[in-house]
Amino acid sequence: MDQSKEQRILNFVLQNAVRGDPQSVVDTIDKYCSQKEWAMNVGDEKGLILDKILEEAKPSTSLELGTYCGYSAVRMARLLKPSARLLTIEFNPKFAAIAKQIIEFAGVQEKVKILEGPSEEIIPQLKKKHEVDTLDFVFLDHWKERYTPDTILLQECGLLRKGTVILADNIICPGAPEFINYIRNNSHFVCTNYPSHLEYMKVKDAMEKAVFLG
Ligand SMILES: Cn1ncc2cc([C@H](O)c3cccc(CNC(=O)c4cc(-c5ccc(F)cc5)cc(O)c4O)c3)ccc21
Ligand SMILES: [Mg+2]
Repeated sequence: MDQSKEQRILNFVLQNAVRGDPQSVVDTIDKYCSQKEWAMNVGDEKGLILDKILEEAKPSTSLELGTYCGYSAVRMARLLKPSARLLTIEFNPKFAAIAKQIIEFAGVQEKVKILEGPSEEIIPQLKKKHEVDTLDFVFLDHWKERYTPDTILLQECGLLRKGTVILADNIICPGAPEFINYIRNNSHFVCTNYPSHLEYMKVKDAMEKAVFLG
């Protein structure tokens, strides 16, 4: 059976990156996806914006929705303090299996926990089953139409606290218009837009930061 794109990305990492070096894993995936096959990683340009916002937030507990191959999980975990944790939710078992191997190869598996299943099922389990109190940082990068319902669900589950930073990918391409309309008109959030480009392309994209006011 011929390989999937995600398996080809994994193989390229295993053959070209340095085991235990998360920066080399990030750079190797960017090299493959810019030169060989496009893939929906946040990429190097938007990745630098993610890096800066994450470093400002200095989160102890972070959540990512949409693991995919684990690129942004490795990218974030490389900047987390030793005691900090990243939970990342992936519903596609094939993606989760690839991400697990990439996260382990990068050597950040102690900081990252992949939760397999759909966000709407996993989010209500975070407090009791995954011992989360509140979240310091949330990265939205799953189905764009789920950004709004899952932001509401996070709030309903008491997972947001005053100052929680939510960062959403793909505000322009593919776009998340209902999320933008919701979050910018919600007085409980302060929003900032970060213009950028679609990963590995010249196409315009942006990320949106929304800080919860409590
Ligand atoms: C419910 N739930 N819970 C967990 C969970 C996890 C997933 C998967 O990780 C998954 C699978 C497929 C698609 C996505 C969303 N991502 C995108 O659709 C995207 C597209 C493009 C783009 C841009 C231009 C194009 F021409 C084509 C694709 C660029 C980007 O950066 C993207 O993030 C996420 C899905 C639902 C989930
Ligand atoms: Mg994305």
